[in-house]
Amino acid sequence: MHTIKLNNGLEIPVLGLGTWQSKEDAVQKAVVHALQNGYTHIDTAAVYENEKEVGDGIIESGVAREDIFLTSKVWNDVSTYEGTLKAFEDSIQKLQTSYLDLYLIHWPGPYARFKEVYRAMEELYEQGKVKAIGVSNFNVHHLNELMKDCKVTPVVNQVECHVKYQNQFLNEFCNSHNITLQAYAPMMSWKVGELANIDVVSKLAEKYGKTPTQIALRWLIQRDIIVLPKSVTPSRIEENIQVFDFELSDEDMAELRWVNDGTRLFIEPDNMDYGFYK
Ligand SMILES: NC(=O)C1=CN([C@@H]2O[C@H](COP(=O)(O)OP(=O)(O)OC[C@H]3O[C@@H](n4cnc5c(N)ncnc54)[C@H](OP(=O)(O)O)[C@@H]3O)[C@@H](O)[C@H]2O)C=CC1
Ligand SMILES: O=C1CO[C@H](CO)[C@@H](O)[C@@H]1O
Repeated sequence: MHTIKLNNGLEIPVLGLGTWQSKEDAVQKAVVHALQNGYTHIDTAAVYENEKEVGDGIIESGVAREDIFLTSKVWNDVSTYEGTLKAFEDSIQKLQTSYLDLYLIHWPGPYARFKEVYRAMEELYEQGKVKAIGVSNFNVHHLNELMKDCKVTPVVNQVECHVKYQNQFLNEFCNSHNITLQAYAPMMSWKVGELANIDVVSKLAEKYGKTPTQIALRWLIQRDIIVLPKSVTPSRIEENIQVFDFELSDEDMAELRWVNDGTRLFIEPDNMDYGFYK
């Protein structure tokens, strides 16, 4: 699997299995199938309520833990230092592992909240319980505020990113600070079917003998963005990793740039309802 070097030197596989809305038996089977078919990277979160089954799948796959890059995230109801340490212990217990490769703040919330949570994550990093720490759904102003006084620069920012919502400005900002972008919803999530209706995407699928989803994933990978395609369907899990045997030309990369129309599927982080903080 191709990797990207994060700002702390850790190598991250450029493609990982997404697991949002993957539940119970299905997610366990998906994790086994993925790990036995070349995936080395799994993305989960406390709020997905599947960490136990993801952990079961990792064990059932027979793949050694140290050969897997495993990410989880602290959810929005955690806002204290102690609460973050406890959330981490809950996650690794469910995942049946002693460490995480990457631990993320799932959504920012108010400045004071994410700074407190991040301070605990820095502690986990210093103790070696997580190999890297990062953020998700952070806008530029959140990153600027965090970087004013954090000790450890976040390695990634995991955000919505796909052909119709390319997030170019945030990507450039992150690149300029050596923060790697991770694309969630890389195949447009519940609107995955629309990819085939985008003329440029379907034209390139035909040209390269690939599927629209493979074009969408390859386009992100060639921009050095990490992709997290989710599937619980064995054939699609296999299809989504078949993106390393072709290369989009510069002209085709540029043409895809124009597909961007700002269609956002997930809520804008500043509009998230954080009212349920404990
Ligand atoms: N940090 C954050 O706030 C967020 C993080 N994420 C992470 O990113 C991951 C990916 O995002 P997600 O929203 O799941 O969306 P994706 O873009 O990965 O799309 C997933 C959807 O596409 C379908 N699908 C998968 N492969 C194919 C294929 N080859 N052809 C046709 N359909 C396909 C899946 O169906 P099926 O499973 O039935 O095959 C599912 O319905 C998440 O799973 C999660 O890990 C996601 C959202 C927010
Ligand atoms: O990762 C994600 C998917 O699930 C959550 C909701 O349950 C989202 O808020 C989040 O961004």
